[in-house]
Amino acid sequence: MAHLLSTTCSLDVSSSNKMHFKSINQCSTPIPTSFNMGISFSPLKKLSSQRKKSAQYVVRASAVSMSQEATNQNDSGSQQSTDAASTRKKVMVIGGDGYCGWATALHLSNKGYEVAIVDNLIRRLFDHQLGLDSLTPISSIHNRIRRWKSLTGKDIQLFVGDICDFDFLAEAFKSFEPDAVVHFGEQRSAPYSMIDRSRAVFTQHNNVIGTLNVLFAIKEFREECHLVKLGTMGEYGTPNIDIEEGFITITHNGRTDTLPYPKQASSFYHLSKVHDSHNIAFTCKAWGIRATDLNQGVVYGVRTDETAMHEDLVNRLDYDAVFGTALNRFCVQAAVGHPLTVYGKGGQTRGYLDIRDTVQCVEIAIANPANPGEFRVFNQFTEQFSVNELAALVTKAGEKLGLEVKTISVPNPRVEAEEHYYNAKHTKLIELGLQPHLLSDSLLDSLLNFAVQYKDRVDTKQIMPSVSWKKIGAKPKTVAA
Ligand SMILES: O=c1ccn([C@@H]2O[C@H](COP(=O)(O)OP(=O)(O)O[C@H]3O[C@H](CS(=O)(=O)O)[C@@H](O)[C@H](O)[C@H]3O)[C@@H](O)[C@H]2O)c(=O)[nH]1
Repeated sequence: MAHLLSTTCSLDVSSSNKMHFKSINQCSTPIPTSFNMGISFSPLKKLSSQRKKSAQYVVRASAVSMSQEATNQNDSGSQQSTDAASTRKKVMVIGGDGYCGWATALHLSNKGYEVAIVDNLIRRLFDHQLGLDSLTPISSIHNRIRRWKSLTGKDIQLFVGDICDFDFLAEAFKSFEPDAVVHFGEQRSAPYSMIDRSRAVFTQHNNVIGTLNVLFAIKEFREECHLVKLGTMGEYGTPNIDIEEGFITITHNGRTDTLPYPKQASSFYHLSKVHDSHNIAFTCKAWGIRATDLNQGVVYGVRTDETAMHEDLVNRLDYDAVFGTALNRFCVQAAVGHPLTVYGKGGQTRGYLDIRDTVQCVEIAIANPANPGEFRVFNQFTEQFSVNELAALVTKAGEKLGLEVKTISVPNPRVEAEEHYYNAKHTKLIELGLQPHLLSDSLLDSLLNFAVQYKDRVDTKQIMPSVSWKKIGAKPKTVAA
């Protein structure tokens, strides 16, 4: 793990919505790479000596006391899981405490997969360091898992640690023995990666080395394990030709070949995913790894069937300018009466999908694994929108709810095309059975109502963009509270 961030680093926005940076030189405290949990847990029974070593990282939801009613449910649940254990696929969800990861872990558990979450909880630390918070109050990962167990009787194992620490990852692999690994465990914000040199380096180190470690763990311990890796549509950029799903057939000087589609990422974060894709493709060829790269678009929404079951299971919803993404941000902005922040001309077009489709797509990829040695790429989105189109949809939906919604054009903090051709294929997941939840009035209504419900938690100072692609420098950045 790169030793780049410290709890003394902070990044805030002043009341004038301008970012005031002051340099700091105390960014030296390493982020802990793993935690020996200071709470009670039950060590795995019948552990081999090797496995015993990993017990410090393992927390079982069943280790905590629960209500009598829940305990009764657990009893029957345990019985069911024992009966089904021999046939159930084991899925390790790396990054299972994050926005997409948490929803996916619950969905897979609900569908009968045996799930383990691997997470170093660093997403929560980023919020603490930057003075940000989810719109929705979220429970600790331990409470989340306990609540899931008490409601459904289903266990989710938890391994708290850093996948950049190979020893930790190796123990998690040997202990859980996954049939599939879903890898969401990356720093996923483009603006975060563009704050300063240390965040750029952290993002690429964390993402590229973490993925390399997962590849080595599969090779060493679970050769048959299918890697389902979250990539991004941003790997392709915005070329002036149609975007294919991973590969393009080119005829050049009379010869024809099918080659990886050209990559033109536009942030250090998006570039980290390009590097991952190359490493994964290489190891599929060299070692026979089976992998699916899910080039996901921008995700919106917050509720899934499972996270809606109890307030302890509620997912995070980011609206700030570092981690919040376009449509979610616009809904929160509309709810609090902040003008919608269209960057530049607003013609930036991307692929979008509902979080309910993220969980569905991952499940489809797991249920239909790649062959040994195959590097598959699926473009994971359901519809294309420009930023202006999103703003118009939110304005219309807001007006129906009696909200007065205005839009402003904000000087674009990013370096990106603001008017461009965009036509990306996305047929492979549909062919495998994806039934998309297209953006509808009712989804926008419910997202807006959700935002209105929690609007008192909104810190409006976090809305305007504060990270500039052009101004990034080597100097560590922070601001006074
Ligand atoms: O208030 C805003 C926020 C964003 N944008 C614009 O909306 C577009 C999308 O930005 P975003 O912040 O919603 O999404 P992005 O930074 O691209 O990243 C998000 O979506 C990516 C998929 S994709 O965009 O690369 O297809 C994922 O990989 C990332 O993890 C996720 O954070 C950009 O052109 C951006 O300039 C605005 O105009 N106003």
